[in-house]
Amino acid sequence: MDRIAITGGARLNGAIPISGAKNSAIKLMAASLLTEQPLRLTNMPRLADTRFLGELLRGLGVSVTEQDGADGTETVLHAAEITSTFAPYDLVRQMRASFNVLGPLLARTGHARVSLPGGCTIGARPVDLHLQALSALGAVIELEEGYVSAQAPKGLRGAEITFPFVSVGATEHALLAAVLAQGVTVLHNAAREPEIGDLAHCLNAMGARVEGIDTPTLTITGVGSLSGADWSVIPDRIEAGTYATAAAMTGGDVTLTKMRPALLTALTAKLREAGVTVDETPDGLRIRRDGGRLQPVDVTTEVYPGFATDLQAQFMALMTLAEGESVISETIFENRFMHVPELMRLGADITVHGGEARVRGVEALHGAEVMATDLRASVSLVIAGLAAEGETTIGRVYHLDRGFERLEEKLGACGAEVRRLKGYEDGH
Ligand SMILES: CC(=O)N[C@H]1[C@@H](OP(=O)(O)OP(=O)(O)OC[C@H]2O[C@@H](n3ccc(=O)[nH]c3=O)[C@H](O)[C@@H]2O)O[C@H](CO)[C@@H](O)[C@@H]1O
Ligand SMILES: C=C(OP(=O)(O)O)C(=O)O
Repeated sequence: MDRIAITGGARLNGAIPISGAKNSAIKLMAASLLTEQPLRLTNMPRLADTRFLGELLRGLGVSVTEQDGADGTETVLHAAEITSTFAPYDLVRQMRASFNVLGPLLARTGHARVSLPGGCTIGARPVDLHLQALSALGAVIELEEGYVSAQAPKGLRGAEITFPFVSVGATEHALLAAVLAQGVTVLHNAAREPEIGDLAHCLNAMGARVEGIDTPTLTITGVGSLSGADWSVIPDRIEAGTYATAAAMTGGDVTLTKMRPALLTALTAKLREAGVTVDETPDGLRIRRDGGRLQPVDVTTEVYPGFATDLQAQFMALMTLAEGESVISETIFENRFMHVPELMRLGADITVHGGEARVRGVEALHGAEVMATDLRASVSLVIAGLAAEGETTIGRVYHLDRGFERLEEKLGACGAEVRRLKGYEDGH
């Protein structure tokens, strides 16, 4: 198992190009199941998650080819024929979003058997809303031995669905199924994360009829079939937010390119409050902080456009060096503070009560051996390690590889000392 070693103390200076969004790319890949024509995705990130999903899709009969194109890396997915409707545990457990092949398989073939999902262990993460939505669309669903078996021999039918609370995955899943259902589906209290808009626009480019994109009510008029399309994946706002936080943490001057600042306003408002200078550039953001302590800032995670839970761990790392106490409240997932004990190993002063973490800023962090526990938690340790005095080593970096493309290279280009140590046995 690889580790990451960081020698802290260097200020980040330079430019970091932002990759395509993981959380959009993997849903777009699942959309390829809806058409017998090729779907060409550009600005694709090369990540463990996109590799896993590519493998799963190949097992269902999809031809998946990756190459370097004019607009970054591209992937062509061609589901000319679905040869299997079975998604096994070994592949689905690695990544939660792979569960979202169920809806498209069902919509295209009328049946599917898909393992219950895995993903980051940041909470119980049931899929009840996904299954309720598919049932409302007319699927007959059975749960057996960790698998969901779904049947819709006469096809799916449009329905009015009101989500009791906002779920990104359930909204996307219902959307992926409803585009080929007969009649009109209305999704009330839908999630509005930009990656859902990206998926909906791509589906429309494939011939779907989705209205209300980026609002809490999506209206989907089912069509008989979808065609292929060319689609460029939206920039990764979480990757951008992560590097913005890293620049702020090290007191550097970093320009993020190939991104959309409008997707990150909840974070940039908090960075400004903390005393960081944030300026918009033609295709991104310049993040600067020179000297002086950071100011403490409270943050509560919310659904989009609120402060993203996927940036909570990174912002907490930043606040460990603030001049005073900040309160970080996590409202989306019930177990998303696993980075706290690891940050404390680096010298942070944090106490957690329920969904609330009180971070009392310290003057300096000190390098230590720490363990990545989930994707965003692991990158919060990288951020802390960059600012810590001395050497930090992070184990279980496979979490990091799920969602950050060429992390060492991107940080290294800005002067960070980040190395990958290959094949280390961490004994866990
Ligand atoms: C691959 C992907 O895009 N992952 C993102 C997605 O996860 P994901 O789609 O899993 O997140 P959801 O928005 O569905 O989850 C929100 C909350 O709803 C609960 N819930 C969800 C579905 C359900 O059927 N029942 C239920 O109780 C979850 O346990 C969680 O507490 O959105 C999260 C919230 O922005 C992000 O942190 C993840 O990075
Ligand atoms: C939690 C995440 O991913 P997943 O939903 O796949 O576990 C994430 O991207 O931060």
